[in-house]
Amino acid sequence: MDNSLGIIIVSAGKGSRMGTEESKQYLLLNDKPIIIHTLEVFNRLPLVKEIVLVTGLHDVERAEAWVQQYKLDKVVKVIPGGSERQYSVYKGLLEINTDWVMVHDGVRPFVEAGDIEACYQMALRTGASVLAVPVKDTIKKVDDSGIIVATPDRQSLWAIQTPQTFRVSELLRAHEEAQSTGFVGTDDSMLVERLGVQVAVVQGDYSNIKLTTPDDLEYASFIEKRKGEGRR
Ligand SMILES: Nc1ccn([C@@H]2O[C@H](COP(=O)(O)OP(=O)(O)OP(=O)(O)O)[C@@H](O)[C@H]2O)c(=O)n1
Ligand SMILES: C[C@](O)(CO)[C@H](O)COP(=O)(O)O
Repeated sequence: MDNSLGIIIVSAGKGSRMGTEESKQYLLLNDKPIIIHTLEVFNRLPLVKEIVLVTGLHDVERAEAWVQQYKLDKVVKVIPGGSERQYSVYKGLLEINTDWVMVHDGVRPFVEAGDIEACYQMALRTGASVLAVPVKDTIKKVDDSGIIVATPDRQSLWAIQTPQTFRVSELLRAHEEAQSTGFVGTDDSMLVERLGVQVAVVQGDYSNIKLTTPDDLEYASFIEKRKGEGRR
C-alpha cells in the first residue's frame, strides 16, 4: 500500500435541469469548457497520481482532444459513462489503479486545492471522507400534499459536496452491493454508509457549487471573476 490517489471525474450527465442545448459541463466559463476548469484543479496537484474522466458516449473523442490541448497529463483514460451517475462512477472505478480514490463532479469547477488535500488527509486518518458545508437555511420535510411533517435540527444538517474519498476496494464493494440489491444513490457516500462504514465530513467552501440550474451559471461567472481578481 502506497496511499496513492486516483481521481474519477464524472461528466457523463445530460444536464436536463440546466436546459441548455450543449451539456452544461461543456459550456464555456472564461473561454474554457467548465470540465477543463475542473480537470485543471486536480491535474496540478502533486498528491494526484492519475485521473479517469468519464464522459457521455459521444463525447469521448472531443474530451480526448481537450486533454491533449490543455496538457492534462494526469488523465490516463477517457471512458463513456452510464445512464445514472452511480453507473458512471462504477465504470471509472474499474479503471483506477491506486489505493485511494476521490470521486468528483465534473460540474464543480471551483473546488479549492486546500479542501481536496484536507479531504484526502481525513480519509487517510479515518477511512472515508466527504467535503460538505453546514446548511444555512431551516430545512423542512414536506409530504406529497405540501404539508410540513418535520423540522430536523439544523445543527446536524450538512449539504454534501464532492470530492468524496474512499479506499478503492471499499468503494468497489459498496457499488457491487448496491448493484446486487438494485439500490441507486445520489452520491457515493450513501453506498459506503450502507456497508456500515463511517464517513467523516470535512468542512469545505460554499463556493464549491454544483452547476445544476441556469442561475448557477451567473453565480459561476461571478466566482470565476472574483478568483481572477485574486490571482492578479
Ligand atoms: N449518468 C450520469 C449522470 C451524471 N453524471 C455526472 O454527475 C455529476 C453530477 O450530476 P448532475 O448535476 O445531476 O448532472 P446531470 O445528471 O447532468 O444533471 P441533470 O440531473 O439535471 O440531468 C455531473 O458532473 C454529471 O455529468 C454522470 O457522470 N453520469
Ligand atoms: C454527488 C452530489 O454532487 C453531492 O451533492 C450530488 O448528490 C449529485 O446529485 P445529482 O442529483 O446527481 O445532482
